[in-house]
Amino acid sequence: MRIAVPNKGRLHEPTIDLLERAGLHLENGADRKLYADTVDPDVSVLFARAADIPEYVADGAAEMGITGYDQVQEARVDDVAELLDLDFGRCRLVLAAPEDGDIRAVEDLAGKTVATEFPNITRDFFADTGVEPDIVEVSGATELTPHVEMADAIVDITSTGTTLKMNRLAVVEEVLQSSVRLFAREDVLEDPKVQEVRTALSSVKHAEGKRYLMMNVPEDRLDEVRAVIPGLGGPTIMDIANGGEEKLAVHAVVDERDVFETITEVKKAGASDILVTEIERLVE
Ligand SMILES: Nc1ncnc2c1ncn2[C@@H]1O[C@H](COP(=O)(O)OP(=O)(O)OP(=O)(O)O)[C@@H](O)[C@H]1O
Ligand SMILES: O=P(O)(O)OC[C@H]1O[C@H](OP(=O)(O)OP(=O)(O)O)[C@H](O)[C@@H]1O
Ligand SMILES: [Mg+2]
Repeated sequence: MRIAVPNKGRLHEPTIDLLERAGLHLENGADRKLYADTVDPDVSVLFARAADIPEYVADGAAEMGITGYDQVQEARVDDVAELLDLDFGRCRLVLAAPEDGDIRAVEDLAGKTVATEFPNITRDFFADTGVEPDIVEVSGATELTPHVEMADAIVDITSTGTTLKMNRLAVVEEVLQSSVRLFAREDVLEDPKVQEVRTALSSVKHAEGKRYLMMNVPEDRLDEVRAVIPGLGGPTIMDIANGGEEKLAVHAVVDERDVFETITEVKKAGASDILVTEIERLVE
């Protein structure tokens, strides 16, 4: 089973990091190699350009792939299926035009030219609007094209908006929202290994933003403490055999944003020795 992952660019590091956290530690993956093994002898990694990954999966060079939704859409492959939204690499594809120009709406582009690295997505976008500009495919620095008379507008990626602003471009309309996805070829969807990889990656995503709370609680205060612990299916309660005073150990998974308030509340309710730790993986 092979997973195609970005070989460089902004998606490379976070993808490797995610695989590592999911327990798929890379081996023999020294820089600039095409393949790497993982600790799981049945799973290896193929490094490829973000834009090529959907095709590599569709064509059989890999069974699974990790890349941006924008790339999956642009590649026009129809025999792959999405398994998981990995929730990083969040960005938008937008139609943008010079701030001080006269293109304010999609309709203003009739008979004009739009430059993009995403010609398929762009063509479909305009097909839905009934406006038919010329579409020019470029392979980078798209933001410059309106300033060198190559195009009247662009369809390009934006996240913070800094690049558009630097190039004095303004968003006319959103075309697509993207984030990184795990996907697989349809003929391997039911393969147990594919499901195993999916579960491992999703367990990391589930654990993000969650904390594990441990505390000691006198038996007669348990109900009070339990009442103020939010979240996931109620706490786990264990007897601490310490002869004498009856104390219980209470463990719970809590949203990170609730931790501060929960600590205050459980302390008030009688808990002591409160411990907060990160969670590596959480299989629900
Ligand atoms: N500014 C951004 N913020 C968030 N995600 C982004 C941003 N730019 C790109 N992405 C996501 O990362 C993917 C790959 O972009 P990246 O810039 O890393 O590679 P690339 O420039 O297409 O690759 P190459 O360097 O091989 O040409 C995009 O398709 C998109 O999904
Ligand atoms: O809204 P912003 O936060 O400014 O991000 C948008 C920019 O990010 C990407 O480029 P990248 O930095 O990946 O460089 P590249 O052109 O070499 O791909 C994208 O192509 C935009 O140019
Ligand atoms: Mg880029």
